[in-house]
Amino acid sequence: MSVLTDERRERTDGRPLLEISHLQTSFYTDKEVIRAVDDVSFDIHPGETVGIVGESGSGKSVTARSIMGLIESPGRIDGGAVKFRDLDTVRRFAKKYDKRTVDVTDEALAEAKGNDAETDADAFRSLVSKKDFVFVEERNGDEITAGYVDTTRAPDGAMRNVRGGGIAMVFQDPLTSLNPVYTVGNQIKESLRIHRGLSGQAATEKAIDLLEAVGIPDAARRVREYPHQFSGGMRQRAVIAMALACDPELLICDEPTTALDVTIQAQILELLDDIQEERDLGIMFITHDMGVIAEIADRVNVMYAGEIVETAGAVDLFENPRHPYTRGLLQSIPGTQGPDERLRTIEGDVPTPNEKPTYCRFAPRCPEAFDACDRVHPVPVAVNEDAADHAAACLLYPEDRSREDAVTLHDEQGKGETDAKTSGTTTGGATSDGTAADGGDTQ
Ligand SMILES: Nc1ncnc2c1ncn2[C@@H]1O[C@H](COP(=O)(O)OP(=O)(O)OP(=O)(O)O)[C@@H](O)[C@H]1O
Ligand code: NI
Repeated sequence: MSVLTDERRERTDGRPLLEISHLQTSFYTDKEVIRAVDDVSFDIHPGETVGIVGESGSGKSVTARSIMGLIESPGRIDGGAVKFRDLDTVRRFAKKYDKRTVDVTDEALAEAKGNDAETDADAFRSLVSKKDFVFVEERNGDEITAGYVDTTRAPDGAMRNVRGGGIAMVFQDPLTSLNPVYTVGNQIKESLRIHRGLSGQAATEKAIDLLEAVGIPDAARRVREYPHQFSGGMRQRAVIAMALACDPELLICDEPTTALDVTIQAQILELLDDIQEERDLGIMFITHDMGVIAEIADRVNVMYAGEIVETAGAVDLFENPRHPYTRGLLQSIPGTQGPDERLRTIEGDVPTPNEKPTYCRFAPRCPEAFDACDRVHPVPVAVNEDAADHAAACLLYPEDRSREDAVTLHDEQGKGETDAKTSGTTTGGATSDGTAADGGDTQ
């Protein structure tokens, strides 16, 4: 597990590497609208591993695909923003798409406020147009020194660039990333050619270095082998080497160890940890396995039916889980119960979220549900006054309030948030009409 040092935060001047706010992704099928990701917000800092955990169908992979610009019809991102702070990407795209680049520097915002904007959010909106996707936060003369791209608004060409450079992805099945007809070495070299302009002997040497870096023995020989000559664990290492070939800032791992046996799984987790340490990578790690999360994450977001129901530092989450759903997940880790106890799982399935929630989606399965859970939608709140970093979307919290007061707080905050979103104040300029899916709009 890596530690998030001040030094690491400095690279983005304390700002998150990835900042997801009010992300809303739905699938408009013939039958229904599936609100797969329903108002999700979280951050990832450089050098930080953020775990996303939840049962099958909770929206983990759709969150990842939304970040990567990989949502295809009948899916659509209906709202929110995904800010990716990769200076290389920002500089390159600012040049290429100067008409879709906007200055949101302190000076620009101050000037907008001097004109007629009342709040910072108003100032921001007055500067940004719908087409803008490169946001410049700081300039030093001609040089951009801070900024982000919004991947929910970036054009395809720009997203291909992000996917090959700033963000790399590792999936559960390494064969989805490897082409059976090319040697492993040639696939890594192709990536090196595209992303780092390396070819010939230099590329071969670099490919061998990368295979060595991911712990593949006898790399000089294996670089000439085909994927089918690799074992499952070695294949996943090769995929990680390929991901590193484009020198990413952020690695998204979607169940990368689920298909592997426990020993190999542990080795891959250790490898990811080492690589992260060396390269200061941000990692988003998706799994349904709380045991794996405990191994690797610095921070954990628990997802249920399209929403984040609890977020906390990893140690805090495991020592002090607050949401009844998180507690249920933790009780279903093998080995956490006495020898006589049978493995407990939460009864029932994740519901398909297909309407705007006016209640708690977990209530039907929740051992602690009470009457208000059926009529008030819980919003994320600090679990108590002293826990700024630990939030749960559950009417039992904040625990230092009476139950009645807590319910009122959720009820009012929920309404307040909807207003804020509809007027776009929280979305970094993207149109974020959280109600878009409700109007019978099934395009
Ligand atoms: N292309 C699609 N068309 C329609 N619905 C989809 C599509 N992709 C995902 N969904 C729906 O979105 C919801 C979230 O799916 P997602 O794949 O993100 O779940 P997950 O948390 O990654 O689950 P798993 O652990 O099984 O991978 C599910 O209800 C799923 O059926
Ligand atoms: Ni998934």
